[in-house]
Amino acid sequence: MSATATTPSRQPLFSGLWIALVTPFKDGAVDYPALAALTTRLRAQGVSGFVACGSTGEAAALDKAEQLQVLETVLQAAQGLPVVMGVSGYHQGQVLEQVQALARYPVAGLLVSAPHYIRPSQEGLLHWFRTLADASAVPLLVYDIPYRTGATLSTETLQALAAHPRIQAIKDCGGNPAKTQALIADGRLQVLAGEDAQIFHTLALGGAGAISASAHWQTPRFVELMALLRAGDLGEARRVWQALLPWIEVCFAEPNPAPLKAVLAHAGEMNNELRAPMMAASEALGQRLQAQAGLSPR
Ligand SMILES: O=C(O)C1=N[C@H](C(=O)O)C[C@H](O)C1
Repeated sequence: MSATATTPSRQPLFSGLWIALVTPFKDGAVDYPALAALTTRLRAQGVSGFVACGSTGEAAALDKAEQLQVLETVLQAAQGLPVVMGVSGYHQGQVLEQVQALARYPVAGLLVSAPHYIRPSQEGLLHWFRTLADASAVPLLVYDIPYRTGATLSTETLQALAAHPRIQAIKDCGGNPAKTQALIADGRLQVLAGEDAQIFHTLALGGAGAISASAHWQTPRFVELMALLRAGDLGEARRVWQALLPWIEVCFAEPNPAPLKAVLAHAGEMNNELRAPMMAASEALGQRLQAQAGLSPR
């Protein structure tokens, strides 16, 4: 299909607070009941939607069957809240197959990163995202995360991608405030903060929302922050943000999602397990995490 075929409308589909869900493990296998319970808890706490199989979900360590079962579990527990599915890789044929296979799931969108490792030109990146958007049944969110993929999307490339009717949002981990601001001013892509430490700034600049890992915990405060920013109450929003910052900082003091999983395990929501080569958080960090999470030591 070309960019002229049937198109979804440009609704602000992806606004608000989205949780990039962790994938719980138990004795090496995916713990689907824990994932369902986590999704149910977060839904009740007022989040806007979920991302399954993002970086926080350790998607790179899940096989395709596990990824689909994770998605099914989240869709079921989300009970109508929108769910976005993460898609990544660097073999275009295989990623295309994945996009086509996802057409039978009621997902709100696909979160697609640039192909990692191979570092294509801007023209190659345009080709990658347009090809996948042409093949997709649902909107694409561009996952701009150069420090993980090795590929930097320029502002011009992102603006060119915004002309595709299925490319509707960006998860912005680009680390370039000028690019963030230009995309918000352009207005065609919904800009979501993809770095937790950038949530306040992105929303204050006029961004649509955030895809967050640290909001697994202290969720109501993140929800409150978003509401205050949406209402333009900067003074109160600043107060809530200042209180959240030490928590956000400790969540990324070791590779994500290890710190988060340590807290969720301490709270009894899952095992403190990651798939190698990701490692559980260190004991020293564990104590800082418990203090920031307001959990008493065991
Ligand atoms: O999985 C995600 O989506 C997120 N990933 C970022 C990361 O790369 O670690 C962090 C962000 O909070 C959400």
